[in-house]
Amino acid sequence: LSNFLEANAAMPFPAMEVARSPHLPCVPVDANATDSNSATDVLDLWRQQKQIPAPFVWPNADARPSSMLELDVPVVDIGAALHSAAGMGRAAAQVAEACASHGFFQVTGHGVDPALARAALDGAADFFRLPLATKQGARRSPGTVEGYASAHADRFAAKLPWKETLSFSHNHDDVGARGNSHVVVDYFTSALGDDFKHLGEVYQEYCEAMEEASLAIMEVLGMSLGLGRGYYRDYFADGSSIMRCNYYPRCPEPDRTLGTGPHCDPSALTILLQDGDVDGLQVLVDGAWRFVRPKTGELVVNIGDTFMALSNGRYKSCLHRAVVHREKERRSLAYFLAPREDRVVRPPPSPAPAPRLYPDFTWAELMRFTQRHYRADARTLDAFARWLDPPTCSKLL
Ligand SMILES: C=C1C[C@]23C[C@@]1(O)CC[C@H]2[C@]1(C)CCC[C@@](C)(C(=O)O)[C@H]1[C@@H]3C(=O)O
Ligand SMILES: O=C(O)CCC(=O)C(=O)O
Ligand SMILES: [Fe+2]
Repeated sequence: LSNFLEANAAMPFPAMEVARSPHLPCVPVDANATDSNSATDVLDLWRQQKQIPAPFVWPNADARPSSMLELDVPVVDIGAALHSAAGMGRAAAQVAEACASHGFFQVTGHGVDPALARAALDGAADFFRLPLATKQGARRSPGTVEGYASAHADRFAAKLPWKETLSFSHNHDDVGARGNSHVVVDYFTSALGDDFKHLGEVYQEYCEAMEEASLAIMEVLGMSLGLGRGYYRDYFADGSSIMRCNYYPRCPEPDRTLGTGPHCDPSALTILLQDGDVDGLQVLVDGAWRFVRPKTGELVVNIGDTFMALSNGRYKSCLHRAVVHREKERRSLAYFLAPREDRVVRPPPSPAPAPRLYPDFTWAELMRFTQRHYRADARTLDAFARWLDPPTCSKLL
């Protein structure tokens, strides 16, 4: 399939590009999917019936039902937590309750300048309006996470997400990033050219603000698990994080597709900034998909698989997705905090000998698994554990 939505730019919504390249060497789970729709058939179907192309149609179980229910998430004041014992006590209790159940909470007092958040969201809007050729100049290389992607059509043959993404690394060392790191600026100028230096500077500053907010949240998580403020702050101080800009175009059949399919984040912690008042994020709680609606000035935080393993399953990495709309496009910025690539992910020694739920692993191994072998979904960590240490017949007998 190639550029078939671009060929319909006249349609009443912004075109979205799908440029297909050969499958990755280690073909992901869609290996058995066949690209049966020729571009011509799909084009005709699209023109006549304005039906979204088959590769974008998701099974009912994934795409429906959508409720108008809202998830009641606690609003944690990170600023108060860092500046008073009482504030820390309250914040630790709030995150303990949220993370032991659905793993989602909102944060205020995070210190991120609203003007910087606005600049990062506007920068994403500007980037995704660029001509396809410019965006493709930064396209994601197979097996890596950095770069521009459209519907992941270069990776998957079915259940394509109705989104474009731009992802880049923010590896932060532990000597304090503010002002002396330029890893993000360098990515933008090398991948897109010197004209994008300013955009790179905006995201460099945004990523550093996200890093500081995530380490502050780690202090609260450490206290909530009785490990002290420094335990996880030190563990993630030299982390290798990923920034991802999501763009969800308007869609003529929003109930038949998804912006991002049901999944648990493989990373440790996600900080999500949603643009404006366009809902999209839903979390599966008590059998229903519940919105976590954007609230001005608040960031949405969720635990990922790597933190669930670090806590030996005490804190939950939960299933969530992003729905799309007929009349509204949507943008979100996701900052995925991850450990340094070679750091071993292992829960702290516990007084009560508890059975280990997951094997030791490194973030490098989990990243490689999701980028080359497995499409992250609801069971990534279990599939990863089997991939790391496949049960042999002798063990099963
Ligand atoms: C480690 C990662 C893989 C994905 C990006 C991320 O950094 C964290 C979230 C993951 C993802 C968004 C989960 C849903 C499926 C996915 C393929 C996507 O829709 O983008 C995942 C990302 C990926 O690029 O593999
Ligand atoms: O865009 C959203 O609201 C959620 C995106 C998400 O879950 C992700 O990129 O991992
Ligand atoms: Fe996610």
